[in-house]
Amino acid sequence: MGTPLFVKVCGLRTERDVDTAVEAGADAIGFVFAESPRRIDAGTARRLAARVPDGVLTVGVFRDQPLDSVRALLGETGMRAVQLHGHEDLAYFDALRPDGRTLIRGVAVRGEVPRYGERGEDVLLLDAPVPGAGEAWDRSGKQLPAPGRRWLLAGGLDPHNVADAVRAARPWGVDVSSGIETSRGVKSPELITAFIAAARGAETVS
Ligand SMILES: O=C(O)c1ccccc1NCC(=O)[C@H](O)[C@H](O)COP(=O)(O)O
Repeated sequence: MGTPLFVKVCGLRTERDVDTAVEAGADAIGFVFAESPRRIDAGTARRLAARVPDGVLTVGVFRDQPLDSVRALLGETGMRAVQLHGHEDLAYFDALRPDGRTLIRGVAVRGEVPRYGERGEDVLLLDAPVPGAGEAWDRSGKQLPAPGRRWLLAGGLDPHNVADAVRAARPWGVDVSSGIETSRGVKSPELITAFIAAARGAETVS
């Protein structure tokens, strides 16, 4: 057996969905603070994050937002990780590093796949050109990160396609938002559970 697949579910907004994700075995839960139909306020995020046990990463998702407000929101809500999904540069990442949170760099793949570690990130998340749109990106002929690198595959994954995607791309982990929704921003407990089970199922195939 190899390293267990890391499974992150993103854009959760209700206690029911957080509890479902935890019970189903999610490794990380993303809370969106960027402009999005999934955006939640600090009070909601703090309340939801308080339900998440220590072993599960709570992730604040941002895109091109002022560093001071990102820092303040992370502190106020108690997030254990930060996912930066815009044009944040190395200095921006460096400024957050001393806070000790896991740093996730979300990249919209348009051409070449960026190399792991260019911003000193702990985890690289490779996503479709429009994050959270439920669209897959073309991985054919692309140089994906080397085995062993901590990178997440995202973009258009769902309970039906995640196992095949994992077997083909061999990521360290996966991330999903639209594929566990019944309509934009509305998660389905059944789809959350099915996605995590399907992703885990892919691990057993060598
Ligand atoms: O989800 C959003 O609306 C969003 C908005 C702005 C920046 C990032 C956002 N989501 C980040 C993600 O975690 C991924 O894009 C997502 O898991 C993959 O999305 P999907 O293709 O919908 O599964």
